[in-house]
Amino acid sequence: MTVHIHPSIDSGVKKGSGSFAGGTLVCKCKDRPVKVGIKGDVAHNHACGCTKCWKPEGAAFSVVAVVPRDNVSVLENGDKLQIVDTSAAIQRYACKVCGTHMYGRIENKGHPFYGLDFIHPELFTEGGWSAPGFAAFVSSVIESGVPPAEMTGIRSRLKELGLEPYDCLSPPLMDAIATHVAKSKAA
Ligand SMILES: N[C@@H](CCC(=O)N[C@@H](CS)C(=O)NCC(=O)O)C(=O)O
Ligand SMILES: [Zn+2]
Ligand SMILES: [Zn+2]
Repeated sequence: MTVHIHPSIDSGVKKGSGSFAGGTLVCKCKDRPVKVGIKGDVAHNHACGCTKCWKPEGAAFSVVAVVPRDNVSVLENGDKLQIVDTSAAIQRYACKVCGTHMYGRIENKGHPFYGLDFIHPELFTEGGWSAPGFAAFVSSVIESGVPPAEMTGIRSRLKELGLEPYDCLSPPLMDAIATHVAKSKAA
C-alpha cells in the first residue's frame, strides 16, 4: 500500500531553484480567489502532521514554511479571510469560502517565532521555492484519525523522501526555541 503524505511530495521532493524571488499564494476559489503576495523565498519548509496546520483534501500532512511577516501582503479579496482560532499562538487566516489557510501570524511579541508568518508554499502559482527538509509533529497525525499501526510505514516513507521524522520540531528549531526561552528567563 502506498502511503500518502502530501500531493506535492508524494512523487518525490522537488528541489528549490535556490533563487526563488517570491510570488503569489492563491486560494482554491474559482470566484474571487484570495491572493497573498510573498516577497523572497521561504525558510524552514517542512511537512507538519499537527491537526492545526491546513492540509489539502486527503493529505495526512501539511507542507508549511515561514517568511518574514513584512514580506506578506494581502493582494486581493482579503474580505474573505477570517482567523480560524483567535486563541492559538499562530493566527491562521483562512478563506471563509474554500477553507484554505493563506497565512498564519504570531501576534505575541514574546513568542520564539514572532516576526515570522507561516505559509503553505504549494499555493504559490510559481515554482522554485525551497523544498521541505524534515517532517514535524509526525505522531500528531494519529489525532486526525491515522491508525497507530500505520506509523511505522509513514515514518519509513518520510525517511525515503529525505524528510527526517520528528514528533515535535527539528533539533535546530527546538534549540532555537530553548535559546529564546533561556534568554527571556535571564533578562
Ligand atoms: N498534537 C497537537 C500539536 C499542535 C501543535 O503544537 N502544533 C505546532 C506546529 S504547527 C504549533 O506550533 N502550534 C501552534 C499553533 O497552532 O498556534 C495537534 O496535532 O493539534
Ligand atoms: Zn477561497
Ligand atoms: Zn502544524
